[in-house]
Amino acid sequence: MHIFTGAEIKQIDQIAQKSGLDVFTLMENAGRALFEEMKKHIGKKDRILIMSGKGNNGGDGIVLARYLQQHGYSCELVLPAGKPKSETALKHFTHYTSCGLKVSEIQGKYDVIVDALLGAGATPPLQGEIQKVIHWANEQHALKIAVDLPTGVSADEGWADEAFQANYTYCLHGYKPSAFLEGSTDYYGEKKVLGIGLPQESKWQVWTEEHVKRTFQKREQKAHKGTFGTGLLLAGSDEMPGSALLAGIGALRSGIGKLTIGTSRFVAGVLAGRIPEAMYAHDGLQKVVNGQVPKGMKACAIGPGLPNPEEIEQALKVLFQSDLPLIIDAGALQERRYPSRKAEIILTPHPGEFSKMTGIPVPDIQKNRLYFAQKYAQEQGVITVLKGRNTVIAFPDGDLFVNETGNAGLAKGGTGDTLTGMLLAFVSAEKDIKSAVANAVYFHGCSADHWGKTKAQRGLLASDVSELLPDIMKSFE
Ligand SMILES: NC(=O)C1=CN([C@@H]2O[C@H](COP(=O)(O)OP(=O)(O)OC[C@H]3O[C@@H](n4cnc5c(N)ncnc54)[C@H](O)[C@@H]3O)[C@@H](O)[C@H]2O)[C@H](O)CC1
Ligand SMILES: [K+]
Repeated sequence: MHIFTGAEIKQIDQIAQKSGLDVFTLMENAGRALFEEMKKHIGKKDRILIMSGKGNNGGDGIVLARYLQQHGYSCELVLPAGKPKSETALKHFTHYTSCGLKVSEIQGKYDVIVDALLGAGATPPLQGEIQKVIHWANEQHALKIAVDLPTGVSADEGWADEAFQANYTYCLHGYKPSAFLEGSTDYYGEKKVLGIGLPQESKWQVWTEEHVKRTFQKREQKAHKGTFGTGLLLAGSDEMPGSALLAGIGALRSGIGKLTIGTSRFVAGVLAGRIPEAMYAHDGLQKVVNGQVPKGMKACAIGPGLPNPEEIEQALKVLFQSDLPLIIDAGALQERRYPSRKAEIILTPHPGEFSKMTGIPVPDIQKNRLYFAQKYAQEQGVITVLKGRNTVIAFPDGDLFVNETGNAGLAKGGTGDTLTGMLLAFVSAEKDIKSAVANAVYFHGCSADHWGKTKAQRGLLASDVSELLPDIMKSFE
């Protein structure tokens, strides 16, 4: 499931045109695909309204109206902004009328309302007739279907004034970024991608169940505890001992072979009874500062529950020189430049931390989080896991995954620590770093979704996320 910006779609259309696949054909394909999909949700007795705009999104609506009427559905086409302006939509409109099909006026009640007013080429806020008709449509009790994206939503940014409140949005060829951004995602309703005959893929995609099934490795039966490597977790302080506990359990429940927790003597004392499976490096952070990185480690996570920025900075200087993949979280996330090194650096900020790291205000980040995560990942050469609803995982080579699992139950202190522990385990054990990171994020969200099936989201604890992991991972093994 790929994600394309409005500009990319335009470019793809131009390439298609040059290679002989004209927009008229793409529009025909779009209308037919919409018809095939819609048939699953409508009946012949339903009164269907199709609202078409003047651009190509409107053209898709015109083709859909033809298919519906020619197959015996009760469908009326309206053009609230007037006749098509786009050359291709106008051609399809001419074909529509030459088939003896009519244009109607909005009148009475409808069972189904289709929004083909504006698509990827429009810039909100809405104006004129379009604004009025969207306001009217939102007040109707009908099944609401948007073509490509809900009118009033921008393709690439997460904001909207008043937009079409869809039950379903059928995205053509691929998703647009706004399908995953606060301020617009809720207008989409349930979303689905429909193919229209274009071959292009994107470096941005949704990390789906299929990806996890394809990449999540079965635990080898001949494995021993050394097979998966030892993870070093530098976390927890006398004031925040719980962070080390949550991250440690997250790592162990995710299958880490051996875990060394570098923490204060006091925290190690508290944790020893709760996580007897781990080894402890007393004053581990200080030891790293002094150049004593425990030997034989496969990866290192640093940050949860660490309060002292100077000490962290010194420890990072030492760790950057090691060949360990590094997961940097919470207290260790600051504005800094990252060195180029062989092993990966994975940062796991929430929007507030990302704002601290970049100086970009949180609302701007949220409006455009795919873009900003990718920009940061590429400029700094680090894997950026920008957390929150629809976590974005951006890689230095431009690849980007959006994770859709998880719910508001995760909006609670400690769940980030759990994820850091999970990442430490997955990065230590899995061969491919991209799927290791994405699968950890996916399973973290799945735990919350599993909990939400039978229990109130608000009652979820970070420790529950870890506890549910074995059940979740079982279905992928
Ligand atoms: N490759 C594909 O995915 C294809 C998708 N198709 C469809 O085409 C649209 C994009 O079409 P485009 O003509 O570029 O733009 P729109 O239809 O979204 O709108 C242009 C139209 O809207 C007016 N307008 C712009 N902003 C506003 C506003 N704020 N208020 C009111 N009116 C506005 C503008 O003046 C123009 O008249 C894509 O989404 C798909 O649905 C193709 O069918 C095939 C290839
Ligand atoms: K639309």
